[in-house]
Amino acid sequence: MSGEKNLFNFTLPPPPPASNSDSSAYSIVAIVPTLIIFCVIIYAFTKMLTRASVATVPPTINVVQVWTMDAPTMERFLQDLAKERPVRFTAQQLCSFTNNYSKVLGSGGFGIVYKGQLPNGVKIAVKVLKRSLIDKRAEGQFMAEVSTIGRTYHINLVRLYGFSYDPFMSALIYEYMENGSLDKYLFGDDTQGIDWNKLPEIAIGTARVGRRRNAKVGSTDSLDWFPKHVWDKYEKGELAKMTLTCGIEEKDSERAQRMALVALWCVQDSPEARPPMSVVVKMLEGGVEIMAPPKPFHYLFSVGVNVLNAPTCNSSDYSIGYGTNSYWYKEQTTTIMAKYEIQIASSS
Ligand SMILES: Nc1ncnc2c1ncn2[C@@H]1O[C@H](COP(=O)(O)OP(=O)(O)OP(=O)(O)O)[C@@H](O)[C@H]1O
Repeated sequence: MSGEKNLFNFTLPPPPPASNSDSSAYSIVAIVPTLIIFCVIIYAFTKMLTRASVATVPPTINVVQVWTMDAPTMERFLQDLAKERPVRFTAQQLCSFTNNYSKVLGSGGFGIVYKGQLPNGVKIAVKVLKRSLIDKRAEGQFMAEVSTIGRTYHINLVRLYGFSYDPFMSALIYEYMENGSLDKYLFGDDTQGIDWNKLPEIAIGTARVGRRRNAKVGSTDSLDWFPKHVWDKYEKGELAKMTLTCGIEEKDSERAQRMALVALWCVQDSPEARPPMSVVVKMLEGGVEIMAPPKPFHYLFSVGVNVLNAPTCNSSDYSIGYGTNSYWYKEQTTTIMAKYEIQIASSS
């Protein structure tokens, strides 16, 4: 006889012969698997419900957790962002920051620089621009400085914290440089100066900041100087000797000569003849052969010469070629380049 179907459609074993003592045993035997299955189903059901409830937990819990974790970070980020914009200060504030302009740090072409301190203790250098310079041209420069340096953060650039501009006074507020100006080390009498190994680093770092040709050669009184001496030595083929007499070790002489050649390119009379900073970086870093620079400082040698005339050069491997890439340096042909050239040639 086939077993009966129960609620869950499982086949139950056929009922044993009727006997009082065995009937309870039978019902226990029959009920145990049913109970186990029931429990399993209940367990599975509960599990499903738990999962569903986890999945449908309102996202607010997560959001709150993320927010409480990230809020300080975000707050710090926003504060830093706000701090990095050049701030506009009033003349009264500057007067207070500089303790009534009591400490002069130095002066340059644009005005006197004073030492000061922000209320949060950060030291500053306040450059008060000369009144005579506040004409249309100087205004343009002032705005350019605020909008370029004010938004540029570079390890080789002094930070511009802020500015002040009103009908009576214009000033630029810079980060205070504990060690003063670089030129003090480059041109000062202090022979300790900067370690030779640091100089190429500074030169490359500074060139990386620049995005245009160095436009000013300087005044003639400041041209009676080392660059001309370098040119004289270069012309006589004594550059290597000169580096040694300058105290540069022989192992560094080649690098120093390379820097000297780049410098001679950078002081060309005509701004058009000077390489852009991207090229300067390339030349300083090595890997390209620097072309022989033309003679600079024409106006020092012969007054009245049109300095914008294309310079002449005696060197055989130098040919002036505006618009060509190999004007300042010669690309060294690598195996890959050579292969590439062959491919071009064969595909044409
Ligand atoms: N941020 C600074 N921190 C410390 N000292 C500074 C700072 N800026 C300028 N100075 C000091 O003030 C002097 C004059 O600086 P300033 O920039 O006016 O002149 P400069 O370097 O000759 O350039 P410029 O061509 O703009 O006139 C520097 O030589 C230096 O001693």
